[in-house]
Amino acid sequence: MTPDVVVDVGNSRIKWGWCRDGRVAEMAAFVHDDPVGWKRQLPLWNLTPSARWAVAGVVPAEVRRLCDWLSSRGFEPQLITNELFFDDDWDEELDGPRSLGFVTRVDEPARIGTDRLLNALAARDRAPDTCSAVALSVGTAITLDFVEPDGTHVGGAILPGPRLMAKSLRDYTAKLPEIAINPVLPTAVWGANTEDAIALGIANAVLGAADQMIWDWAARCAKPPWVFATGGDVGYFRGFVFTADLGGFVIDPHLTLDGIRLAARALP
Ligand SMILES: Nc1ncnc2c1ncn2[C@@H]1O[C@H](COP(=O)(O)OP(=O)(O)OP(=O)(O)O)[C@@H](O)[C@H]1O
Ligand SMILES: CC(C)(CO)[C@@H](O)C(=O)NCCC(=O)O
Repeated sequence: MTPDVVVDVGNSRIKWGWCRDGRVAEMAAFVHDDPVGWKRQLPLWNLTPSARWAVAGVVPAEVRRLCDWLSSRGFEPQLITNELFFDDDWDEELDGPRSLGFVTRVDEPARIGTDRLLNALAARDRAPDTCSAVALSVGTAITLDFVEPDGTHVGGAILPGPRLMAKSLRDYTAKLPEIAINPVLPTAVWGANTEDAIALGIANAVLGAADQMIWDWAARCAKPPWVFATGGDVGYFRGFVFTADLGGFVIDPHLTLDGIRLAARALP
C-alpha cells in the first residue's frame, strides 16, 4: 500500500506524517489520547475517509485507541507489525528475501520495538548501498540500531532518554531537582551550579554513549558507516562531531515516520 498518513505511537507522543510525492512532507505531534487534536488535524490535511493510514507503535493500548478512533471515523488503518521484518519470509518468485530487502536477526524479533526496526529500515534506505547504517533515536528512550549493507539488522542498544535521566535523579536522591531538558550541544567543561552540573552530565551521557557505540560499530565495518538520528531530543547532536570516521551524519526528524512509509510497501 501507499499510505497518505503514517502514524508513530511513541512512549511520550503520537506523531502523524502526511505523505506526498513519495515522502513524509509534514509532521504533527500529539499527546496520547487526544481525540480533539486528532479531529482538528483531519481538515488541515484535507483527510477524507478515502485516506490510507499506516500505523505503528510501541504502546499497544494507545495504538488500539487511535485505531478504534480512526475506524469510528470511517478510516481503515493498516498496522505495521514486526512480522514484516522476520527473517523467514523468503519470496520464492523473487528468489530472494522479502520485498523490503531488510530483515532483523535479533534473538526474539517479535519482542523488539517496531520503532527500532522502522528507524533501521529508513536508515538502510538512505545509506549508500555499500555502507552499513546506524539509526539513532533520542526520545523517551535512546536507541541505536545497526544494519549491514545487505539489509540485515543485527541488533542495537537501549538506554534511558535525557528526560528519564533527569527524572530519575530527582526521584532517587534527596537533594537533586528535576531539570528541564534543553537538547543542545554543550559548550561548558563543568557546571558551576547543581542544575548546570546535571544538564552537562546528561548531555555528555547522551553524546558519549552514542559516540562510543558508533565507534565500536565503525571499527568492524569495511567502509565508514552512515548515521541517521531522530527523536524529540535529537538536538543534542546538532553540531556534534563523532570520534569515528563516518560516511555521513544526518539528523532527520521524520526517520521513524518514513520507515513506516517504506514498510507499508510490503502491505497489500
Ligand atoms: N512538544 C514536545 N512535547 C513533548 N516532548 C517533547 C516536545 N518536543 C520535544 N520533546 C522531547 O521529546 C522527548 C520525547 O521524544 P519523542 O517524541 O521522540 O519520544 P517518544 O514519543 O517516546 O518516542 P519513542 O517512544 O520513539 O522514544 C521528550 O522526552 C521531550 O524531552
Ligand atoms: C526501546 C523503546 C522503548 C524505544 O521506543 C521501544 O523500542 C521498545 O519498547 N522496545 C522493546 C524492546 C526492544 O526493542 O528490544
